[in-house]
Amino acid sequence: MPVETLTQNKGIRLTHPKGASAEVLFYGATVISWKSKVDGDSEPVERLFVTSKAFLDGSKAVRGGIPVVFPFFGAPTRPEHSKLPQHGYARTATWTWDGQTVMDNDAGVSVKLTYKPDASLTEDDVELAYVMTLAEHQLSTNLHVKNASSTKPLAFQALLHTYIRAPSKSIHISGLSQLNYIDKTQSGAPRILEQRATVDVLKFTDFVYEDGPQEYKITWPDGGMNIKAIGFKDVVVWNPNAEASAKLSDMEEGGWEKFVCVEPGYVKEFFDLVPGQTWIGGQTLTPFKASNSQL
Ligand SMILES: O=P(O)(O)OC[C@H]1O[C@@H](O)[C@H](O)[C@@H](O)[C@@H]1O
Repeated sequence: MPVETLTQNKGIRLTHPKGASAEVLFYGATVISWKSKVDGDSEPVERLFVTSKAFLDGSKAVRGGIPVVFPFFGAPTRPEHSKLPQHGYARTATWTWDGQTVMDNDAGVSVKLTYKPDASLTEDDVELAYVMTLAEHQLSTNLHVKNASSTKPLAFQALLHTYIRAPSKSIHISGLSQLNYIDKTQSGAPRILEQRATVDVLKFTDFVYEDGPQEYKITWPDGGMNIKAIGFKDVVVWNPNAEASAKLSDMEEGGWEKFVCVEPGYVKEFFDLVPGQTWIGGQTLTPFKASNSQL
């Protein structure tokens, strides 16, 4: 079966005939695993990082995988969000799957989860859909935001908090040079011009890059990951290093050395979605071996 439910109906697992697989929890529509083969891998390799101390029982946002950040990024800044947790409600909401497989052919396997927040969370009339497509070599995750109101504009931010499994001490990210970024690690969060040709995370990094090219490449000694985004004009690079990891109760010892978060998002401003319209933001992840980085 290309799509089957996980034990205790916690989510679903997608499988591709060429060996790739992915798992998504209904809790937060959080992708918690994506395995694929690249260039002669004998077995599918895990491409995402989830800490061994992550809560996968729906009691806390998952520390790893791809949590969905919506309707705002970071701490709430607007009065209408003041009672909501950091990064909004989407990553801790229970999403629904209608049992349908949107696509199942040679190109890939695709499913859609949906979620509509109730009045206890928001006065907005918003409908969310999350479409996840597993191909032989790629994973795509697309967030659809519909303003279902016929009168009221919808203001939101959104981001895919993607934990890429990677040796963080030896990664380099390209696509960020000459962009302005907000350095959230410094008091006053200064806005700085990125002068480096490639960006590393050798120290605690929490940078919000503005208006990026929506194509980024992470490389490390024996491989890497291409990230292509749509709709998400900004991108966050986050790695807590030892310093900030110590404050994360659900981060395993040394976990920060096993991932880098490169998070396409619309976060610098709020997007104003007119009544009746739908906005889409998404990403496609393509891993590569070091010998084949031009994919
Ligand atoms: O601990 P959380 O809520 O999952 O957030 C992790 C990090 O997520 C990043 O996207 C933010 O830029 C950081 O500021 C934040 O610390």
